[in-house]
Amino acid sequence: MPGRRVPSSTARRIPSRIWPASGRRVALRSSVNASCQDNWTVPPGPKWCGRVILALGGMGGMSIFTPPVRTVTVADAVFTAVPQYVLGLLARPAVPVSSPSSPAYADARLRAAEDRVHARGSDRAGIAALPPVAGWRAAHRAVGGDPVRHPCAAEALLRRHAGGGRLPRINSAVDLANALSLESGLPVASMAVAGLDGELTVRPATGTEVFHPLGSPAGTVEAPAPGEVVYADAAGTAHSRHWNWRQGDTVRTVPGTHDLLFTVECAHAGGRAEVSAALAELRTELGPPAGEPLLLDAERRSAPVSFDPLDCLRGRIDALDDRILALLGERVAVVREVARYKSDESAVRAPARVEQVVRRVTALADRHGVPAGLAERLYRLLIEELTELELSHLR
Ligand SMILES: C=C(O[C@@H]1C=C(C(=O)O)C=C[C@H]1O)C(=O)O
Repeated sequence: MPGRRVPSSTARRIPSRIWPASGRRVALRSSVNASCQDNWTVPPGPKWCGRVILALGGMGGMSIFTPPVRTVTVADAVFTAVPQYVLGLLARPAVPVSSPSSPAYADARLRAAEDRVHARGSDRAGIAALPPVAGWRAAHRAVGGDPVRHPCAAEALLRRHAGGGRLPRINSAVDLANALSLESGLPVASMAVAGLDGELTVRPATGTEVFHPLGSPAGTVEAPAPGEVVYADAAGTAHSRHWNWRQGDTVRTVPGTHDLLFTVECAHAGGRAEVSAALAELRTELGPPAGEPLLLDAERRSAPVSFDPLDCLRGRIDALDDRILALLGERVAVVREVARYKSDESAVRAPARVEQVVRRVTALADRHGVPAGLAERLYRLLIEELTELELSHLR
């Protein structure tokens, strides 16, 4: 994304000591984070100033500087092995993560999800037969993995408490992700993006990656085996083992306020709608400024994900406009049909019908939080234009 600027919200997060208030725009390629190909806006000051910021930002897990856009990619090799794989992404800047899970909704939601699984009473075989879980078992085999030793995160979660137990409560974000995972049978994860160095790729490990197990003492490292699917960043840190079986410590979600990337994945055919539904649910629960969910699949293998609140909200506006325009197109088509049943101008103009439509929509507007005046003006303009369209059919 050449020419992209660091939004002011990011600038505000940087201590004024190294990021003075007024900025000067220069093109700078990160020497630390080779994958970060953006041009950044850096503040005035000595030439080394911007490099210090980028160098600090490049220290995985210790970042004071979270670049607002992360490119997420699924490697071709993953789709070659599992063509139906879908990786759903949801960016939510500045999530207030609390522990214990409070406000209690995440805990209550997790409890309800647990109760439903208990009521269903699935044993191991029943869990393995769930379409999402069966899909993951097949996917692991397709990439040379062992789904019995390293089940997908959802299967592991379902197994852990299927007998009637409760999952440990971690914090509001993780508990919410776990609740959604139990409900959907899909792996749902929360990643702290500050722990990522540059872009994130789901790909087979080369054998050179370093993985820090969750909750392990500092300095504990594991090396994923070559070919094992991992979430890896540009610096070669693996943030997962065996696809989504375990998450790494560097991106773990801890209490505080953090930019979080939520992932929901499926490996079974037809799972796309389930991934979308889970992401929509997450977006509702997390509230604004959660971004518009994004799906990576065999057709679209890479996408930038912004953690700038303004970008997130604009992404949502664009997605809403898509839906509004699609509905508007349907309405225009129906009005064209109506025109076929009218034979003169007064029938086309139908002033009584116009007033009826305007009255109805202004009353509805209120229910949807739309100012009545806005709805009235919009509809009068729309009807005026469509009436002209109808008249043109008549002529
Ligand atoms: C579609 C009709 O005709 C015209 C277009 C209208 C609309 O867009 O809602 C309403 C009244 C007419 O001006 C109709 O008669 O229903």
